[in-house]
Amino acid sequence: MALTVGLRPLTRALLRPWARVPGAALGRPAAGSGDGVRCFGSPRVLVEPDPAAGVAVMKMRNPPVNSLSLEFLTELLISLEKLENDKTFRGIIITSDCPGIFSAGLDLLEMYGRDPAHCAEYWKAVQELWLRVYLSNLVVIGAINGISPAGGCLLSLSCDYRVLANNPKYAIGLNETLLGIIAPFWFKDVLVNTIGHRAAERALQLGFLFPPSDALQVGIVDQVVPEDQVQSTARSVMAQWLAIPDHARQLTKNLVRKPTADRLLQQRDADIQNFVRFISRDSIQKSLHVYLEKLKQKKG
Ligand SMILES: CC/C=C\C/C=C\CCCC/C=C/C(=O)SCCNC(=O)CCNC(=O)[C@H](O)C(C)(C)COP(=O)(O)OP(=O)(O)OC[C@H]1O[C@@H](n2cnc3c(N)ncnc32)[C@H](O)[C@@H]1OP(=O)(O)O
Repeated sequence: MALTVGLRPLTRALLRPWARVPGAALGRPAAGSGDGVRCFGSPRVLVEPDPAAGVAVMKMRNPPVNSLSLEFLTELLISLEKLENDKTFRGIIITSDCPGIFSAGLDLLEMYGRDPAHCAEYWKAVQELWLRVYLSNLVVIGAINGISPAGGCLLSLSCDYRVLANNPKYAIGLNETLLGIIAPFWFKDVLVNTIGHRAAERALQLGFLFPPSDALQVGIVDQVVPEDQVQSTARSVMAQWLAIPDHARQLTKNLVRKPTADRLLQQRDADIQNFVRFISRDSIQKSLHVYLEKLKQKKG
């Protein structure tokens, strides 16, 4: 898949992709891998490779809540691109290193009080991440070990299979309307593809965040398991998916997903312009302000 990362050279230059992870990760063999196989990654994305299995576990660690800032998106994109281009890997498991949070979704501070050029650059990176995960040739499994609203839910929905930890706090859904904003058409498309038109219609308008039992029932996740079994379940599901010949699975995935991705690919620039226009409105900036204040006040 030929996707351009399309971020400012400065943003990319600031990052140090593939630097050895400092501290705990440095020199520590990856779990399940043979001696000498090291974790690698970037400051916010820890990659634990298991070359023997052809699998890499990608742990998001952008504390406190794994909000998808521009820098974090860029690091995720670089990690994904690297794994995608490395023939060692046939599958990745996306999970979180932030306790209780899979991802709080898009970083509201990238959309609040920012100038149009910044918003455009940010939205391009959001599009890019979605396209890369959604159309990945790798098997992508979400080991969802925390709450995942809005953009966090989109990331989960873009995986091939979702395993959610059974904790009532770990709700998942596209809750944009609760913030006074709307889910873009491609977020909506992915939800409709996953849970069907009627369920998506209700969930989107009401900004539902489904707790695990409801999430399983509506089909927004594929499996709910005890929290301490999320990673092992993701690994065994991965083994099932990797039993299928890559070329057949990849062509089938493309057949199913391409029409949805094409809807965005055919109008990426217009989608960016729509986003910038929408997010720059006074009323929307006000809604974001109110929501951010609410988040602050929650702390007391
Ligand atoms: C024509 C139309 C065209 C196009 C469409 C247009 C535009 C709209 C598209 C926009 C799509 C948006 C997608 C999104 O993803 S929006 C983000 C949605 N996310 C949320 O609603 C989650 C908000 N966060 C929470 O609910 C809680 O933080 C959470 C995740 C439950 C964790 O709770 P807790 O552990 O108690 O932590 P805190 O709440 O104290 O948060 C810690 C710290 O993080 C800050 N923060 C939280 N979430 C975000 C975020 N998403 N972005 C930025 N910052 C976030 C929070 O404010 C705290 O900050 P502080 O400085 O106070 O420490």
